[in-house]
Amino acid sequence: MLDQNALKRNAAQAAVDYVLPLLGPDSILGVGTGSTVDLFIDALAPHKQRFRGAASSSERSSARMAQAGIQVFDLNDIETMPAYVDGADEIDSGLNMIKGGGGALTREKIVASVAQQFVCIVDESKLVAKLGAFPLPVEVIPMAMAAVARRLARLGGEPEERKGFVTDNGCRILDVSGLDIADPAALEARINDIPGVVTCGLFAIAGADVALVSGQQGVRQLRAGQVSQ
Ligand SMILES: O=C[C@H](O)[C@H](O)[C@H](O)COP(=O)(O)O
Repeated sequence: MLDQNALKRNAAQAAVDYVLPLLGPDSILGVGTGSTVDLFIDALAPHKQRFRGAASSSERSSARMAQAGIQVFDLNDIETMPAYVDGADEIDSGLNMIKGGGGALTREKIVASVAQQFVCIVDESKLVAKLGAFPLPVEVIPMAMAAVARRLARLGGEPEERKGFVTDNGCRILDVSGLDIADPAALEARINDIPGVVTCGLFAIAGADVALVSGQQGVRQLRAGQVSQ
């Protein structure tokens, strides 16, 4: 019986196998944040001669890549990337996701938007029928915390400040429980429209293109609306 860390490691290795054929000597790869991505960076490092470098979604991943000898580029110097690889806190069969458990959601959404495809790597515990058991992270400009919290409560959520946490952008996080996420893209747009919200952790307007889901039987590849072994 594989434990969760072994499952994450298998997903990370599957992502390396998936992205390497997409990369050439001039390619920049988008890299996300989190414990699964840490394992992806470790598995990617031995292949660093096969591509030019990476764009990172957090100080944490940048530091890990620099230590592994993978060159990290400023996103402003990159026009496009063949792929962006990242984990998720929850993902559904439509490849809509909740992200931001590690607080990197905004930079993740930005870096992902520059890539041609989003490759999501998860262990099977993250695959859900409906999003929302995991509290939705919302990044907020500090002066707007109370105002945004009131608006989120009016949407049916129970926002709680992530105490003592400051994002890489100098902002704060509200973790919102109790939301009914019937239409992830509509709710994403609605929350992102609240003044003071930087972005919310729903990735549904632009979800993943492919998910590599690691389970006891191996790694399954999921595409939106279609499952294959
Ligand atoms: O802000 C963090 C990210 O959205 C992560 O991708 C997400 O929290 C999943 O992280 P992990 O791989 O550690 O479960």
